[in-house]
Amino acid sequence: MRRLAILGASGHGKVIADAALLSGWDEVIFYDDAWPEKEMNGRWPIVGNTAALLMRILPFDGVVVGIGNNKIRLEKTQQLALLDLPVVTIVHPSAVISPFSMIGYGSVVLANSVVQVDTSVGVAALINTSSTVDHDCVLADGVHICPGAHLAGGVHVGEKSWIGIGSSIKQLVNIGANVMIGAGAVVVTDIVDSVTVAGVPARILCSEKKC
Ligand SMILES: CC(=O)SCCNC(=O)CCNC(=O)[C@H](O)C(C)(C)COP(=O)(O)OP(=O)(O)OC[C@H]1O[C@@H](n2cnc3c(N)ncnc32)[C@H](O)[C@@H]1OP(=O)(O)O
Repeated sequence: MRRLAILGASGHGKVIADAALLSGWDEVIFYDDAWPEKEMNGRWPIVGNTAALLMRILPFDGVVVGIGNNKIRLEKTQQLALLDLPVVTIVHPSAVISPFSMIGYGSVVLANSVVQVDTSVGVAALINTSSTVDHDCVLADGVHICPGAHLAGGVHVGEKSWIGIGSSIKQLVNIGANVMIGAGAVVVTDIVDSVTVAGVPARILCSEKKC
């Protein structure tokens, strides 16, 4: 009997629960700071808040952070790992991951996604439904590749960047840290840190200095 704890009782958490049960976990329990006001996440119980998780009042065999915000997900994952909790990676059984790629701890790889050969994915990354990350890509910690996004070969993505739903990134493009790529964008040039880009081809909508 293998029990998975998920921190973050959200819709995204439910997707992780579903993938976990399909990939061999027997039971899922949630933790969320909205507990005890909130007691269920869909069909799954919320059994405590972050403090209860850290105290391990209920036993569990693995833990993963189910929070969509890249910064918070990464920070919480690193905190759990520092405290020696058994942070795991969840991979949906329909995902295809090259044995010659690397996936960091606390990452989640969802249904029908593909991670190709010689690609490296950092800690607490999220490879969402039906996205593809082709050969020789480097994804830093806390990155989110949204559903249906496609990265060609040799793309680099900096820490905590968000690659929006249905976007496409040309081969060998470097995307900085804390970047937001808009839904449906086509990125054909390098993108500096901390900007939001959108459109075809993608242009800067907003930067840290001016929105
Ligand atoms: C399982 C899941 O649900 S995973 C979640 C997946 N979701 C995503 O990937 C969402 C990605 N987010 C987006 O695309 C957002 O629209 C962003 C981040 C690009 C911009 O959001 P905001 O900063 O709130 O911008 P806002 O909505 O105010 O729009 C500003 C302008 O940009 C335009 N714009 C916004 N998004 C896009 C886009 N994706 N492509 C082209 N233009 C866009 C708007 O039409 C608007 O133009 P206007 O000034 O001429 O009216």
